[in-house]
Amino acid sequence: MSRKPFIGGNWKLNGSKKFIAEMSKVFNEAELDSEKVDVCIAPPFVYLETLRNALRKDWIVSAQNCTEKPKGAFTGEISCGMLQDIGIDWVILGHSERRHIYKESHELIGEKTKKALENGLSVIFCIGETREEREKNLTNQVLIEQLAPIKDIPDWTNIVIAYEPVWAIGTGLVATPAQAEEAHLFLRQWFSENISTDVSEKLRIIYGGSVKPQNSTELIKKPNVDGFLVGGASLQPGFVEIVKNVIKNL
Ligand SMILES: O=C(CO)COP(=O)(O)O
Repeated sequence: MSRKPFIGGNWKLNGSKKFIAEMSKVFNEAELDSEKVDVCIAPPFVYLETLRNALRKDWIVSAQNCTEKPKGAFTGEISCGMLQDIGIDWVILGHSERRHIYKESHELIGEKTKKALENGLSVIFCIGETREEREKNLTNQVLIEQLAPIKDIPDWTNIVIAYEPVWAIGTGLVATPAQAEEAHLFLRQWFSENISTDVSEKLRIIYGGSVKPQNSTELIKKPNVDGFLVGGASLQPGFVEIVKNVIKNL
């Protein structure tokens, strides 16, 4: 595989200063060839700097969200510029929990993504269908609808696509390697037909949804699965095993 694997740990609403100290120790002591993969941890906003200072420098630290607004009267929001000001240059956007719990629309997520990229941030852009949508055979249509607002992005270098079927998130119901590959292949073809073959070949499409050390090897063996966005298992020392399993399969 010519694409460099990307393995992200999305801590969601979890963590504390104590937890960061403990996990950083585990992560920092892990012997792995980080040149071969991009590894990223996304803690809650208030811990970005604490984690950045504690974590090995060959791993990325990412935010879990940001606003498209540059500044002003937007209580509770965090701007792209603020992230960069504290040395953070990656952000997760469009996570299904933002889409479904906080009702962020496709358009808003598209706007945030464009602003983040314009401001020099790199983006992990999440898409994925609900169980109901899958059962109605709407998976591909939903993915296209979620991608539509970012179709006119001029440069795809700084974006990673995370395919996260909602029914597999936090449920223990992992997509089978075949189901993941089917969706990733569909996405790659969509990029080839709608953006360019060059973008399609270079773009990293990672899988998220109940990834664990035990299922990571079979998933990463699939040719169009370029890594993972891990939730629950990134809060465990076993996250290192997932990274190692990816490296072993290079
Ligand atoms: O939402 C996810 C990562 O962003 C996946 O979460 P789980 O790995 O806990 O299913």
